[in-house]
Amino acid sequence: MFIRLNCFRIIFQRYHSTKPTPHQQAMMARGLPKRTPIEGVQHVIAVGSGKGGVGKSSISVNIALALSRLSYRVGILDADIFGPSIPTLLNLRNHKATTITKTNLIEPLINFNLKCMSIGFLTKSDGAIVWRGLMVMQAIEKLLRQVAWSPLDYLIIDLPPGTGDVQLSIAQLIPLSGVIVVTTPQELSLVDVRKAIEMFRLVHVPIIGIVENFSTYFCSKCSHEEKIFGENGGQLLANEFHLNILQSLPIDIHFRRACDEGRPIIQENETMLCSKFNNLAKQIIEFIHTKQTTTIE
Ligand SMILES: Nc1ncnc2c1ncn2[C@@H]1O[C@H](COP(=O)(O)OP(=O)(O)OP(=O)(O)O)[C@@H](O)[C@H]1O
Repeated sequence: MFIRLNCFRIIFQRYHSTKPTPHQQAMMARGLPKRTPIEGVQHVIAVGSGKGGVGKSSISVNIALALSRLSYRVGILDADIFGPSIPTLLNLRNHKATTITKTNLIEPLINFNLKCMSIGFLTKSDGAIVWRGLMVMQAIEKLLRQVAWSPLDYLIIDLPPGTGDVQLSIAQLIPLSGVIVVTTPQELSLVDVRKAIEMFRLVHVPIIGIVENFSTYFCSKCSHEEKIFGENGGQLLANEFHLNILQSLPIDIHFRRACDEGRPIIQENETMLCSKFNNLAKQIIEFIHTKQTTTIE
């Protein structure tokens, strides 16, 4: 399995300098390992971006809660081994996953009605994790397969930044119903996010659409609007790859504060961000429904 993933990775890295030839594409198709679903989990949605710090984790948590508020059974997996944020965002910092089921699976922690798992719940302290690639892959496999996720309608996976081993492995190990790509309007972000979109396309992961975060800022004193990270970046990306912008989220001080305090902002009903996350959940459901209908026909 790891040899096949490695071959694929080398070919993908070459892709960044030159597009794959038909021969390389055929090799990649042959090299794809068979994806095995996670038992008892109906849909897996990844939230990714080539870029770090664009809001993937904060957005993942609120998508998960929005789906849960629609009465779906939802879990969230923090796939960021080196910088897990989900424990903080879900107010589970310093909590550990210590219960093992009769079938030898790790019980996920539960907060806000979400089943949650993160490497942060399995390691001893907040200290830095210094692991080589193979250990990271083993940890990812464990988080996917050895956690008592079942039964779930949706598992949201918060991907780490970049287009490396973890993203590729997840895309190759399990069938993903779709991925939400997060970017900021800034060119610096777009460069990395383009690579992520290309990677998802190469491994045949359906892209649900783009969320543009930090799209604008309104001064809390005078309501003056400033486009701090630039303008139309998300739309340019969407046009380039024929994707939809699902939502544009402003820089919001309450959102930032809520994240730090482990309070998902979606709980604050009647706010603009709350309705944006509710709409995002509906867009995900619609995407999956449309995909299923087209597959059946
Ligand atoms: N729309 C927003 N308004 C204000 N602050 C935000 C917004 N979105 C995210 N943040 C803040 O930006 C920071 C980065 O967000 P987050 O950790 O979710 O990004 P990330 O892409 O998951 O980062 P990493 O790549 O490091 O995992 C956090 O402090 C978060 O609270």
